[in-house]
Amino acid sequence: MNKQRDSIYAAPLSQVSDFAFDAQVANVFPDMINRSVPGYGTIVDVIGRLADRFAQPNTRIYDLGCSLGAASLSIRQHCSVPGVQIVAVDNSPAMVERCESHISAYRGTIPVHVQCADILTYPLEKCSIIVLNFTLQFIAPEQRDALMQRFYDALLPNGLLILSEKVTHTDPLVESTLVDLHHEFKRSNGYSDLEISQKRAALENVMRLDSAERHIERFRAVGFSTIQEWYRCFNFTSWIAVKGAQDGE
Ligand SMILES: C[S@@+](CC[C@H](N)C(=O)[O-])C[C@H]1O[C@@H](n2cnc3c(N)ncnc32)[C@H](O)[C@@H]1O
Ligand SMILES: O=C(O)C(=O)C[C@]1(C(=O)O)C=C[C@@H](O)C=C1
Repeated sequence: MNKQRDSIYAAPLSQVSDFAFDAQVANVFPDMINRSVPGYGTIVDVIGRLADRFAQPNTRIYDLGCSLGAASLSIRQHCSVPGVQIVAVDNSPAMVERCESHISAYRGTIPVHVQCADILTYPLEKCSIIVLNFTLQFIAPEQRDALMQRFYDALLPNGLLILSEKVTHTDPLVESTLVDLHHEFKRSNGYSDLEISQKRAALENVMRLDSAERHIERFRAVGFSTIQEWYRCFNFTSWIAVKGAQDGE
């Protein structure tokens, strides 16, 4: 595990360029995400526990936008369902390279195949679980409905989608309160006001957030019947959505 501290936005930048999952970010990513996302460790841990409950024997599990493979490693740690294999996909070569060495550094019986590919075009085979842990927010909003439909179609009956996202709120008081609490969380983890504001500017064009209502509407529109938010802290949330037992393969 890489323990480098994130100081990417610590010094004043004359121009803040768009955030990218490049080598500089990949090198500090565990530190960055742990200090930026409240409850990230819990979310990753529970993804593994959910996989143990919902994985179907001899099926695939997809970890889409896998970064360094944290969710895949948690699934490998917790899931004892026989014959499952994990396919971990990310389109950042820097992430994929480090993910491969990261995965091979930990022992486990579940095979993990790491692929460098764009999830918008990556062909999905039938699977029992799809994980998107803070990935959909980096996909262009106009592509999200069709992509979600592809996820639903790829899932087997009783299949599980786990979606974690940062969300926005239409009520201005709720929005400003939760954003402020998140910034306070980042400050308490050692980020300065400058780091917080420069990163925010870098993410502005790259990470476009939906409201929770928009996500739920999308889950329903593609066919999910069981939809449950299982985690929430400030503007960070995670849902499970399950495909019905009767929904054909
Ligand atoms: C916030 S990180 C995800 C964190 C990771 N899932 C975890 O649990 O630690 C978002 C990831 O999505 C990847 N990503 C963004 N757009 C993508 C796309 N179109 N295809 C594949 N990966 C993508 C990025 O390269 C990045 O590694
Ligand atoms: O740092 C922030 O403010 C974030 O919104 C956190 C967030 C995320 O939600 O994915 C943004 C980019 C990095 O990948 C790590 C975390």
